[in-house]
Amino acid sequence: MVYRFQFSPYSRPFKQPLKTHHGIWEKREGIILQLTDKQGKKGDGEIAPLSWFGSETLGQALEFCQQLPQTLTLEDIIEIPDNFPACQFGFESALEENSEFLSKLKFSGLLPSGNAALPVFPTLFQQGFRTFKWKIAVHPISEELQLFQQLTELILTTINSETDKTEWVNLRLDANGGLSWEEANKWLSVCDEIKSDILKIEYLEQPLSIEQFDEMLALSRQYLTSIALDESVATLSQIRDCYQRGWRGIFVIKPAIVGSPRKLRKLCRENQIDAVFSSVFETAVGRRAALNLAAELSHPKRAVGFGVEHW
Ligand SMILES: O=C(O)CCC(=O)C1=CC=C[C@@H](O)[C@@H]1C(=O)O
Ligand SMILES: [Mg+2]
Repeated sequence: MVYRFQFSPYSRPFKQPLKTHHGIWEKREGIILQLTDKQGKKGDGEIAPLSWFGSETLGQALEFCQQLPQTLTLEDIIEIPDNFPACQFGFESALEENSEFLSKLKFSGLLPSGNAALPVFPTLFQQGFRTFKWKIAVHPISEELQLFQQLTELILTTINSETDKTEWVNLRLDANGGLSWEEANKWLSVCDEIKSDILKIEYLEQPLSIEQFDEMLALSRQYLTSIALDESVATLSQIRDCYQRGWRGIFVIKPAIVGSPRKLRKLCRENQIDAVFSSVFETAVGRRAALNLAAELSHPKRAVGFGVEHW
């Protein structure tokens, strides 16, 4: 099979800059590509790098696209090297159809860091979200622990004011690797103290840095609150490595930067991966392909982190 290949870079500012421990992220830049087969059938794909998570940079992806011929074979696509995971995703997903399971997905709403989370929570709750993620390790821990108390009280009040008493909320905390050993222990013991059957702290995401895998494995065995790896498992080789080193907790999988969808399916088929699929704030092109994989590979209890549009 031979495909005509076209591509164009894009740059789109977020409605609100995203503040995390990595810093302030103001716009999403990427590449939209199109593959057209001999019958004229077109497939769109998106290359959405996240270099601070370990993918190739946008510049490297652009250079990769520029050095390609205008007609590609299936082999050219399958042979995209593993150090170009965002390109692997973009090209392969351009050849994939939509999944029929998309409608079964539940979505997680992203709460902004700091006290901005408090006014946003009720709006997202009213929109129907029941899983939320809040960014921590952005402000001093004393401030965030105090805010956490306010946020959990607001969540419980909101649920209890609902007529339908079967309501519940899952809350995820994402530190982006920004906590110290002491702070991670403090957060996990505070989370373990939450004894509620309507509010569950689903997990603490990437409490420590990628280099502190052994420490996170120890924490995962010490506390009731689950731990999810994100930056530590950003690419297929990192997922394999953490799995082989004994991680059986949650894997946050960002399809757009993890690499080849074909290889991801194989990995999830061959191993018991408790996956939470997560956005890299890609456009609708990459989102479609990423949600297809989420619908196919994630456990129905795990809401996908694609809830809030950032444009
Ligand atoms: O996973 C989600 O709920 C939304 C996506 C999300 O939180 C992120 C996307 C991209 C980079 C990060 O800042 C952040 C994350 O760490 O998971
Ligand atoms: Mg994360």
